[in-house]
Amino acid sequence: MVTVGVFSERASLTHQLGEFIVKKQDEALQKKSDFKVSVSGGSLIDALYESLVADESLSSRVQWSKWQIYFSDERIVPLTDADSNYGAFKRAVLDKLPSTSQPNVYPMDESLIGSDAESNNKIAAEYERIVPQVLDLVLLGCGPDGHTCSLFPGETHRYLLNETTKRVAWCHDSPKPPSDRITFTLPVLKDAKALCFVAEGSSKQNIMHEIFDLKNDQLPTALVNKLFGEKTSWFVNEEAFGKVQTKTF
Ligand SMILES: O=C1O[C@H](COP(=O)(O)O)[C@@H](O)[C@H](O)[C@H]1O
Repeated sequence: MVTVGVFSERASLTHQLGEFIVKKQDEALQKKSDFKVSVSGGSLIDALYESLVADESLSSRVQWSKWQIYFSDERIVPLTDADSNYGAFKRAVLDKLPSTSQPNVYPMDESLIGSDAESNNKIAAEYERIVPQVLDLVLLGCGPDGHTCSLFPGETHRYLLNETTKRVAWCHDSPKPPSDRITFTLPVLKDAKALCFVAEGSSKQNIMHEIFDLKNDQLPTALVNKLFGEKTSWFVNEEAFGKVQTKTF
């Protein structure tokens, strides 16, 4: 069963999200010397800034120097590009941290960017080499079409959901620009200790209804709930959850 927290106030959502992440950090650090986490792009990044940097009751408990940060998906663009997930996370979070308290961050190797399938596959393969087998926490977003990471719904992108060997794959012809991306595949989510989605805003209302009421497992997000529900948590706001009827997740 999936765990869902529905919040009316943004500050409550980001605070509880931060509490959740810090709890996962502390659990990891009780057993080993680092916290391995992956971050997605999009609206999640601003929520992470609010939770882990701006919220002073939490920021002092974040042990950044013990974090190893990966990216659940990345757009194949230079890391300084406005579309880069790493770039967005750097501007919103990393640049706000003191130089003495920086995490270890593992972005895509931008030196491999080319303009053909071979270079895109190589970027994915090289990223796969550095992603650990087991992440302590995978932070995820949910697009209005039900995508997560760069796992998109529909036949054109079925090859990504069907992938069982490659742990990081090239997503081509993304319906949301930029067209070329790399993405974790389901095996990475399967091996992770915990998965956490954040979804806010009215643009997510219809898809929340499809995921939670209709349980349409053609949608990558609903499929993640179905396959890995026991370790999956959602932080949503009332606007996004406005059309959801069910109380059993
Ligand atoms: O393109 C992407 O979109 C999803 C969802 O973003 P959101 O802004 O609708 O929350 C994001 O999770 C993913 O990392 C990103 O590459």
